Amino acid sequence: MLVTLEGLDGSGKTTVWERLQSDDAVPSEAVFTREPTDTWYGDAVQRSIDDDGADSLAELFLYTADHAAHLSNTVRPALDEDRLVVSDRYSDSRYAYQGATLEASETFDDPLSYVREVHAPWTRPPDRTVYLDLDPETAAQRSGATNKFETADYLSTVRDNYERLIDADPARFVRVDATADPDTVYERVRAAIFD
Ligand SMILES: Nc1ncnc2c1ncn2[C@@H]1O[C@H](COP(=O)(O)OP(=O)(O)O)[C@@H](O)[C@H]1O
Ligand SMILES: Cc1cn([C@H]2C[C@H](O)[C@@H](COP(=O)(O)OP(=O)(O)O)O2)c(=O)[nH]c1=O
Repeated sequence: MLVTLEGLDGSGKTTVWERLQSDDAVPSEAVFTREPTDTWYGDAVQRSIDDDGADSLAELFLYTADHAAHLSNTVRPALDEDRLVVSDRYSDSRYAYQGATLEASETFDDPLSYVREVHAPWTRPPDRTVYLDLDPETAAQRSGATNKFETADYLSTVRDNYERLIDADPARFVRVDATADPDTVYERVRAAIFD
């Protein structure tokens, strides 16, 4: 089963993802992973993140290349062994974030749909996605604006894109209020995965 954690920067995904790894209820053979990955593909993505002048279309394909390698090297082999896979960010981040960056380039009438079309023939959709819902202002404040994506204005567009993705596939998403205290958020994410 493939479970993904999604949400704006600062919504608490990594905090939950790390805590799950020491939870006795989680099968010992579960695979915990993330995007961008910690491979050379992910390194290429990080170089793009660090470049404020990066071409947004090129950046899309760097993130997408990282996803393709993530699928073949990590996700598909684990699922083939019937292991639980929990990914801190996955394809919905691409649709939401690169859908937002490509808005500005005016190359596509509907960038989010284009990014989904790029993935559709070959990606492996999640079985369950937990969306940590947080307002852009708090997200930007918590994440400390450590990269070019972490501004309230940009994250507001990203949030709108996430809402579009949830509207399009409500059965896959579980929304968790990320403004709650860390223990409450964790319990709700845990319930979304195990119930
Ligand atoms: N429920 C919460 N309430 C308040 N602050 C939180 C909560 N969850 C995480 N944080 C804090 O917010 C910041 C971002 O958390 P993190 O897990 O890195 O988020 P993400 O991985 O979604 O960017 C960290 O300083 C973390 O301690
Ligand atoms: C996976 C992914 C991440 N991102 C962005 C979100 C983050 O701002 C940045 C790095 O991801 P990450 O390290 O998860 O940042 P955070 O922990 O703050 O959420 O890359 C995309 O734009 N597209 C993607 O497909």
